Amino acid sequence: MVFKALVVDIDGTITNHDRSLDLRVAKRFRELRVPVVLSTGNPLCYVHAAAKLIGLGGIVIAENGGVISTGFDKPSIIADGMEKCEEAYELLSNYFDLEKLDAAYRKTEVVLRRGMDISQLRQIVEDNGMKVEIIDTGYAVHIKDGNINKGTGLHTVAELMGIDTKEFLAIGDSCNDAEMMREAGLGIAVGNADDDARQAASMVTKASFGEGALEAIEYALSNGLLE
Ligand SMILES: O=C(O)COP(=O)(O)O
Ligand SMILES: [Mg+2]
Repeated sequence: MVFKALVVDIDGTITNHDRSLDLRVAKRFRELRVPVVLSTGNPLCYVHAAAKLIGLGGIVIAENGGVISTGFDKPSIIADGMEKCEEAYELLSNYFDLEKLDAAYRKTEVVLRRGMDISQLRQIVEDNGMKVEIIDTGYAVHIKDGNINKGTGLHTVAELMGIDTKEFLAIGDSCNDAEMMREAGLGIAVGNADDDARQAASMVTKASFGEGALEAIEYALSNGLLE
C-alpha cells in the first residue's frame, strides 16, 4: 500500500532533546509528495505556527484531538469537555500544588507541569466520579476528555481531506499517540517512545527523536510505502 498522507507528532518525534525542531525532518517533509499533518498535545496557535514555518498545510490536530483546524485562517472544530477538566483541576488543586501550562490558549484540556505522581491524581478523580482522563506524555500532564484523542482527531482530519484513516502513516513517541497509530494504516514509534506508543506501533525505529522520524520516513520510501 502507498500511503496518501503522513500524520506526525511534534514533541519527542520531530524535535531534538531540547524540544527544538530537528531541521532535517522539516526539510524532509518539504521534499515529500504527500501532505504531512502535524498532530500534537500542544495548543492550536503553537502547531499552526510550526506548520506554517515548516511549510506544511493548516489542517492540524491540536490539544490531543480536542481542537482540529480546517486550515490556516479557517474555522476550528473544538470539542466540548473543558468544564469537566476545569472541575477536576479545581478538585486536584486541593491536594497538590499544580501549575497550569498555556492556559490562555487552551480550549479543551487543562495541562499541567509534570512532576507529580499521576496515579494519585487518577485515584482522586476516580473516587469523585469524575469522567476525565489524566495522561503524562513525558512533556506535560493533560487532564482531558477520555473519548477524545489523536485517533478521533485523525478521523476528523481524514474526513476533511477525503481520505481514509488507514491511508495515513503515523509517527509518534508517547501514550498520546497510541490511538492515532492504531487508527492509521501503519504506526511507527521513534526509538525514544514510551511503552504505550511502542505497543500501539507496528514498528519502532532504532534511532530516537528527529533521527527516528527520518528513519521512519526512509523506511517508508525505500519500501514503496511513500512517494
Ligand atoms: O503536549 C504534549 O504533552 C506533548 O506534545 P506532542 O503531542 O507534540 O508530543
Ligand atoms: Mg510526542
